[in-house]
Amino acid sequence: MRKYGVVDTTFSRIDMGSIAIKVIRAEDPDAEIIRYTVPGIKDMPVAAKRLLDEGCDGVITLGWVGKSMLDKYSYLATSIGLIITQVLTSKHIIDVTVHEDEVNDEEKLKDLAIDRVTKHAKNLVMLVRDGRNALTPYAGKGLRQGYENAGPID
Ligand SMILES: Cc1nc2c(=O)[nH]c(=O)nc-2n(C[C@H](O)[C@H](O)[C@H](O)CO)c1C
Repeated sequence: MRKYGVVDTTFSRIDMGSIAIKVIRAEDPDAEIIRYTVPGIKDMPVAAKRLLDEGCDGVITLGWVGKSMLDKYSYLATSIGLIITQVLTSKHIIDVTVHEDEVNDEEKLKDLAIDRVTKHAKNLVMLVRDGRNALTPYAGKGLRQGYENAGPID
């Protein structure tokens, strides 16, 4: 049975973990989903590693980055940690990150988060369930998560 890991944080201002679980459940109803909530983004790599070590086939992390430079540096550290963890385990960690200053309207920020979580949760299922060519039909299509697709340059 396929197993997915969902890592989210208490720092986040939107319950993205619940959204990810709902989407994964809808896309892959028979799979097991394990959730692991940590205080913030810098705690996500170890949570993802533990889930992968426990047999998850892939993980999605739901991070929220504040507006300060310190927040941005924290995300850079997190991103490096998540990439290293993927290489060490040879498994995907789809990193969903919302930057609080991406848009200056909280309703738009919520819509952005929901769109980004939904699309990347589907990406995770496709990669884990259907493999490395599951997304190939979309290669070069300029897909975006959190806002309109940029579209292909023909
Ligand atoms: C500066 C900073 N910024 C963020 C952030 O933007 N988003 C977030 O989720 N967490 C942040 N944190 C907290 C760290 O990620 C971590 O939770 C603590 O350092 C405890 O290990 C810190 C310390």
